[in-house]
Amino acid sequence: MATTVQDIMTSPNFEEHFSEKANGTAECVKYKVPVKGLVKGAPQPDASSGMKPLSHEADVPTNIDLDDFSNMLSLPPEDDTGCHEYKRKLVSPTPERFQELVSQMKYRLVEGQGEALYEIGVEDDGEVRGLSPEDLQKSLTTLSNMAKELKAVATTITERRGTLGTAATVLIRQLPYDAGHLEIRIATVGNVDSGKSTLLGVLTKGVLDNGRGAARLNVFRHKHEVDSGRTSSISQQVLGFSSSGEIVNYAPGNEFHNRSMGDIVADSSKVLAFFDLAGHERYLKTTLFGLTGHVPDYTMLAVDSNRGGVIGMTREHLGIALALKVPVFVVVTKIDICSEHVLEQTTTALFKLLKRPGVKKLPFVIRTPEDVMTCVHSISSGSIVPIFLASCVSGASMDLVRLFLNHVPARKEWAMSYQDPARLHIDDSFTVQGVGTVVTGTLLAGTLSAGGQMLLGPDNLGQFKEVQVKSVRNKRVVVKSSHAGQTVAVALKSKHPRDTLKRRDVRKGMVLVDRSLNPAATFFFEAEVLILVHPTTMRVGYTPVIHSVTVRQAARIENIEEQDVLRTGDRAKVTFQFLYRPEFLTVGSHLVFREGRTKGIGTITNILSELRPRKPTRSSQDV
Ligand SMILES: Nc1nc2c(ncn2[C@@H]2O[C@H](COP(=O)(O)OP(=O)(O)OP(=O)(O)O)[C@@H](O)[C@H]2O)c(=O)[nH]1
Repeated sequence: MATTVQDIMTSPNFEEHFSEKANGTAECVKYKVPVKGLVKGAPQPDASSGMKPLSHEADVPTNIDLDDFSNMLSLPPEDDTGCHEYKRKLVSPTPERFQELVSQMKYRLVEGQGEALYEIGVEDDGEVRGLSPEDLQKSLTTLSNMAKELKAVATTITERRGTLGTAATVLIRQLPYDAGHLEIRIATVGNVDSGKSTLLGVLTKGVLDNGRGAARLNVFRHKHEVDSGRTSSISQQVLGFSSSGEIVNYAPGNEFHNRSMGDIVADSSKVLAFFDLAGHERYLKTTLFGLTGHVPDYTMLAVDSNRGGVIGMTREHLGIALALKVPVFVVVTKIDICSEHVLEQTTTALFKLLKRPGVKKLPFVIRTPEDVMTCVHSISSGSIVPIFLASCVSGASMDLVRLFLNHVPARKEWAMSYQDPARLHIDDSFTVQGVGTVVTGTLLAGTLSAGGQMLLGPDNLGQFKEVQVKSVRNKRVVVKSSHAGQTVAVALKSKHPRDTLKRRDVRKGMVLVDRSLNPAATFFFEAEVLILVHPTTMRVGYTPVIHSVTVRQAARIENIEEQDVLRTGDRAKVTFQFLYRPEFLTVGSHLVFREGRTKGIGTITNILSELRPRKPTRSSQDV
């Protein structure tokens, strides 16, 4: 059953706050658990004497300036593109009008890759007017009938009060199998011990944490990670939602906690794929690779509320996500053990960082389901950063995080590239017994089908090889085809029977592309770069490691246009030469380089298609 605003707001457990003396010293804010769907192992809040309920508003430290967000409470005007549609009312349309409405819904579903949000009772300019109960009911019935025509389901998710009555937000989602599923990839970043793995454990297993690392055990991949409690590799977790918006991983009162990834995906209309990236500086290269190579749709930044500031790798991770133009949302964790004063310091530092001139984001603290829906409408623009004040132990705000994940929209550009030639960027390769060579990666354009003939490369000489796609799997489920925006595992064989394809023929950074793309590799490319930090000056000859999608290789600066040196804050058009082998690049791709304290970002502007390295022109060094 779908959750409405009233359900949540009238829940006896919803965000009641209690204050108590912690360890006889600091004043603590303790949150009761909104326990929906969080059953097994959920510690019950301690309602010992001396606790007194606070209002829901106390969720946010009182000194946080919310003026900036007041205008966010009305909806932004309707956009002709995208998957959000506003309708004043849908009462008894004529058959012709009904067919028009169905066509329009089809368009919105295509834009949203199988899902759309309808705002009923809302004007095109975003004004929430609302409807009488009868008109709202009739409009919802019409909407439901429209959805049925398209083999989709309409579910009311929130209601808001307008000037003339009640307005409703309705999710239209296609059923699994007909349209495959919508996949949204989320990179999970944050400083070491900020609670990333725990957050994923709680979200995907439906079991609360005990504050001593119980929930993260579900997401660790290697034994040494379990032993040290520290993530070192990129592990993937999925959270599936059904067409009516229910979580597929688990259900309240049911023991679904150990459902396999394949089962979850097969039953889902929408799949959130999380990449848990390491927080420790030692693993920054892996984290960088996760952020560039896995092409996330969103970044979830975990910030430990107890640190009283934004510390360690948090800035670094946020900076990279913003440089790659990936929208960010923040989960401030561990508020169950955080004093009000420290929480205030942490959020203030976070706000300051997000509002800095170079960042210019609008932080928006999420306190209600309506706030979630407001953010869902605006998040794709990248200008707003939703912030959840949460706890994996008490469960505070976890329902709001789930609601947000359920409705967070797909990136528009994926749907727009379905018809383009297929292009898969390879991030890993395996030898699977009985299957042969399997590559994994993200499809950045087109549709990839089993049986298709493709080109794989470039090899060290910049050549591409003809291969055949034996099978395609998406999250361990065999599929006939997969489309842009999805992560897939593809079994390959060489097109020529005498030439076997070995795993050693494949490396990270290669691509699998449609033959019509006529791909070419290059040693040289031009990029517009911005130097974020460099301790001294950078000249021709400087050789950082370039990360662009799955390519990761040292490249030497060959030329800096109209400048001799680059310093912190400089922008310039730079020509790079890869050091070891030519790579396949695309114009418009983002790149990141980081070397010691040096950090730079950029966009590839020109591919010079040179297959031979040039001799270094000058042996100048970075001074
Ligand atoms: N009290 C409390 N403890 C939490 C919460 N979230 C996480 N923890 C604890 O914080 C510790 C660190 O959590 P992790 O999930 O391992 O942190 P991480 O960010 O994934 O760490 P790395 O993988 O090393 O980057 C564990 O002991 C968790 O039990 C929370 O909301 N409240």
